[in-house]
Amino acid sequence: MPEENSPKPTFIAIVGASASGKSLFAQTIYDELLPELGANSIAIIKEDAYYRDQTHMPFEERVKTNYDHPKAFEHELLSQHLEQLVSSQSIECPVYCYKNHTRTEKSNTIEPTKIVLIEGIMLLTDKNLRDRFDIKVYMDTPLDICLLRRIERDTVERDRTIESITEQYISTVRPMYYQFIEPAKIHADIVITRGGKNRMAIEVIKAKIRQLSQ
Ligand SMILES: Nc1ncnc2c1ncn2[C@@H]1O[C@H](COP(=O)(O)OP(=O)(O)O)[C@@H](O)[C@H]1O
Ligand SMILES: Nc1ccn([C@@H]2O[C@H](COP(=O)(O)O)[C@@H](O)[C@H]2O)c(=O)n1
Repeated sequence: MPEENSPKPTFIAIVGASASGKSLFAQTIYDELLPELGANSIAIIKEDAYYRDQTHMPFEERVKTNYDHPKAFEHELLSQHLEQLVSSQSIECPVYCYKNHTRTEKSNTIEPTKIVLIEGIMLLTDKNLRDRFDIKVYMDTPLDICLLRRIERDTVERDRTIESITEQYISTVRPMYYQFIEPAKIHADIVITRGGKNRMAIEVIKAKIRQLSQ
């Protein structure tokens, strides 16, 4: 049941190139604030969870999708879910599988909280979505560093070969970064250098969240 008179949640978007440190940054803030604020106060949503469902397509077709284009995401569903949180309703957040390139049958229930961290590459490209965010943070990590981190992460965590990472990087990841992600930096309120371990940046965002949580 929606709770009446609960204040609108603060939506904090964390954007930037793939492997720029968005997840690490968001997760670090979440993990460090959770004991202080409690699970009813802070939540994380990943834009990647909203990659379109492709279970109807054969695997050989799924690998060909351009995952670095805004249209690869079901932003309408993400936007609807943010609206539900504003209305104090819980959401069923999809669970995505990078190995199979589609959603799983599972979902995660996310309850309404005062603070919601939302992280992903294309969050600022869609005006409807962008306008929902109260604070917009851009991770400005050099692209060569992102590539090195992506190679390490995707071989270990996403079941990718060096060949597939290289091919995808040249055909879509790098050109789409210049077409969509980097130009959206203009919409950011805060630009963060050095990736997900920038301690001062983590502390500044935590301090702002503490203030908003009072
Ligand atoms: N400042 C940093 N120093 C070292 N490793 C980092 C740093 N920031 C991120 N990483 C690592 O780089 C990889 C990509 O970071 P991740 O947070 O998954 O990026 P994104 O969510 O932007 O794709 C992860 O393995 C993460 O642990
Ligand atoms: N099936 C998929 C779906 C997405 N990707 C890549 O993920 C990147 C976005 O996620 P980050 O955690 O790295 O921000 C994006 O660059 C896609 O290329 C994929 O490889 N396969």
